Amino acid sequence: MTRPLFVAIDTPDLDRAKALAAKVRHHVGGIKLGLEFFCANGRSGVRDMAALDLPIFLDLKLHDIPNTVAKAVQALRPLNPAIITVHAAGGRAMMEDAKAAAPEGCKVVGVTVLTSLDGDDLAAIGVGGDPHDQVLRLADLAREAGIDGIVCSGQEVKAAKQHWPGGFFVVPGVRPAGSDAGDQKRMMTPRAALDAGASVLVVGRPITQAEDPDAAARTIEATL
Ligand SMILES: O=c1ccn([C@@H]2O[C@H](COP(=O)(O)O)[C@@H](O)[C@H]2O)c(=O)[nH]1
Repeated sequence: MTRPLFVAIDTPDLDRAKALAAKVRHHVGGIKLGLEFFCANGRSGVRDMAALDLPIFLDLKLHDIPNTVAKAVQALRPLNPAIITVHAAGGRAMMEDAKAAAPEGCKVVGVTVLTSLDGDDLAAIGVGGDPHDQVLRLADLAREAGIDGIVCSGQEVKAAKQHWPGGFFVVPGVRPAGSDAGDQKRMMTPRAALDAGASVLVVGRPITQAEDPDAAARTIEATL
């Protein structure tokens, strides 16, 4: 990835997505399309976005039995994504099968603990320990499964990278100082997350909801 900053284009509106991507394209290394965009626009929407000639990160966070996830990844192959996500909690076999089904050169990364969750949220779903321990546990499982890396917050990436020096680390929950957290609970600034070892920084609303998305992306890029 030449530029570490990926913009999360979370909107169901294809024209708005295209306009946002066109505005920020010179300051980002790629476009992240997630569930909101994909459920509204499907594969044809992804193809339209790919026409902008930036790497596409398909953040669909697949999580099902191994056969179903492998078939879903196979169905995404023609879109030639640069990165796709699966939930690491889906288990080793699921991650192995996702990697085997992914297109050549596509990085498969495992979501560990969503950046919108804190320790209390983990306890509420029956996961003991804090997010840090759970991220490292799932990072080990992802590495053993042979996928390329993980998604974690900036707060865990340094320790995760020490565990897995060759791993690829996607970090969302990235907020420039003073910007609105929204629903994110484990956050870091772009510069700090990069210094801690992030391979890719995912930034959505601080760019897409800004009055001037181009200026917002340029300002973040200048700190990297
Ligand atoms: O743990 C995770 C995994 C994925 N995401 C996704 O990243 C963006 C973040 O958007 P912001 O507007 O910058 O909060 C969004 O698409 C999430 O689905 C995440 O936030 N945390």
